[in-house]
Amino acid sequence: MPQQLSIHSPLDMHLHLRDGEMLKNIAKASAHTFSGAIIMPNLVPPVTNKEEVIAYKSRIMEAIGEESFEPYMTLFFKPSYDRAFLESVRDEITALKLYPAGITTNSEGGVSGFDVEELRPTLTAMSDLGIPLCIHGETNGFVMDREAEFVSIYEKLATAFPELKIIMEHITTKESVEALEKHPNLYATITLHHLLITLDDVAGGMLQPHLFCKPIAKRPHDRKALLEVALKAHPKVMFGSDSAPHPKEAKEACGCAAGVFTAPIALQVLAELFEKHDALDRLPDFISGNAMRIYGVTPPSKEVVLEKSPFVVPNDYNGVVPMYAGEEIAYSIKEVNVG
Ligand SMILES: NC(=O)N[C@@H](CC(=O)O)C(=O)O
Ligand SMILES: [Zn+2]
Ligand SMILES: [Zn+2]
Repeated sequence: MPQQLSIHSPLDMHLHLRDGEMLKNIAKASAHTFSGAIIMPNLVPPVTNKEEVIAYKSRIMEAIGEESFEPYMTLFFKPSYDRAFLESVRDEITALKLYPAGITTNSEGGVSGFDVEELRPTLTAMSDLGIPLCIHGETNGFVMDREAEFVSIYEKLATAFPELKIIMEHITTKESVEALEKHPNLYATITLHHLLITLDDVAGGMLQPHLFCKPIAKRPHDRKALLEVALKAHPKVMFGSDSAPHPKEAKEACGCAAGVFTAPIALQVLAELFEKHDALDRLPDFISGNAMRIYGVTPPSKEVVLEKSPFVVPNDYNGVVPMYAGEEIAYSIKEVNVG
């Protein structure tokens, strides 16, 4: 019998489920194998009020059908949100997501400055209400330096709002890993693809549009720093796939959309990666335990049984090309037990 491995209540703390047809086409790729996920609000237009959060959540619930899966909703951060507004929406959301204006897919309405005094009313209210702040941390500098340049902004905010939980989303650099150690209220999500690839895999040979994402994959020493904290399930890091589906035509295009679609293969490939590094005992914390503790969430109970038998990744899922399309991965999903 092939070797088996059970994963309990996996969580994806950074996920794009989109809307409309795309939502219907891809939601189950996450909802089948994950117990819950932090749902990104960068729809067009972004999710910015209580009615929209509630309506978006119900469209997600419809799209996942019978699957047992908790969508942890977020709002698109605006510096205009006041305490009364945040109090009114508190029970519907798990976090707010801040995007610097124009830095990534559908972020045009994001924040254009990081002046602490301008942000103080909103961030103080969030801090008091215990609402975590997730940030896509990139400046508009040179593409390889954007995240490292943003670290001083992370640190400024972490110092000014010491009780605010700040999650550095999809970190890709050694500098971000180092910042984790300096501020008790800084946390991070790490994607699967940034643990596996560097810029070489994206653009070192023929251009690989399906590996193009924001932040762009960085250097080998950055990947090494990420791997070190992920493989030991450092208590301040969580898995967040940043699975970000775009239609095949939008990726295989002149002007390729940023985002890697990993939802259908994330668990299997994480298992393969942790096994390769003899770290399977740390996988439960990386993929579930740390997130439960950091966010204080209790997801629906689910057991995903993986089997070590090769699986050829489909070329597309309803018109979206996944990472490793057409390639063989070591693990396949044997069964999912709910409850
Ligand atoms: N990561 C990406 O490259 N793209 C994401 C947005 C984001 O998370 O920055 C998307 O929504 O497509
Ligand atoms: Zn982002
Ligand atoms: Zn994202």
